[in-house]
Amino acid sequence: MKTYRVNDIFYSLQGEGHNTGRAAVFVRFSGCNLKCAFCDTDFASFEPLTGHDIVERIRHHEARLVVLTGGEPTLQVDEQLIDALHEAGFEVAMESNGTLPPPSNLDWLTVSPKTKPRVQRCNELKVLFDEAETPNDYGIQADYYYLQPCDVGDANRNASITRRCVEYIQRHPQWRLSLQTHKLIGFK
Ligand SMILES: C[S@@+](CC[C@H](N)C(=O)[O-])C[C@H]1O[C@@H](n2cnc3c(N)ncnc32)[C@H](O)[C@@H]1O
Ligand SMILES: Nc1nc2[nH]cc(C(=O)O)c2c(=O)[nH]1
Ligand code: SF4
Ligand SMILES: [Mg+2]
Repeated sequence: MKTYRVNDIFYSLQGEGHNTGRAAVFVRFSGCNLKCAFCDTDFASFEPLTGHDIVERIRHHEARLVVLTGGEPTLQVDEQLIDALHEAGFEVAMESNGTLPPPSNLDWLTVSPKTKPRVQRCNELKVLFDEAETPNDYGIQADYYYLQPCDVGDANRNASITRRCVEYIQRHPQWRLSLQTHKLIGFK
């Protein structure tokens, strides 16, 4: 039986982007094909779980939104897993770096590119904003364009990055602000 390497499963609110504030179950897959210096996530450890195991672990939650993230979920998630989540009544969203083709049956795809992506279209593009660089949309078409201040782990620098991000959006209003609201409220 096929297993997926699952780092973590938790119930929270979607903290970022267009679906901010919606109750959601997160399934974090282990492993990534990039090594971003700023990455705020430890996704190394894992438990091997079948698609059936994953559904059984999340189906008792009230929310019917599941966010597949990582690590890089496109390294593992296939259409069969998404079919199983759909059969259990879930709307299926994915957070990806855009370097690999996503499964075709997702309900919502967020791409947060760090290097030239393969994906050309998504529901939301979420570019990390760091004061050192001008944000790059990599030519990706999206329904919504978000800038998210990069968390550098220092409150003063984070405040300065967020201020510059807001000023950038004021000058370039095609972008919207995405804050990591789960961090603001001390949630996962
Ligand atoms: C941990 S990544 C996993 C999904 C995928 N590998 C990706 O990078 O999009 C989930 C989200 O967190 C964002 N992220 C990672 N490190 C961050 C940081 N230090 N500050 C703000 N957002 C961060 C990513 O850009 C992405 O949108
Ligand atoms: N609450 C919450 N919302 C999130 N949205 C995207 C996340 C991620 O790490 O992919 C994330 C996360 O780690 N926590
Ligand atoms: S692509 Fe995503 S999970 Fe991978 S290292 Fe970068 S931010 Fe972290
Ligand atoms: Mg996160």
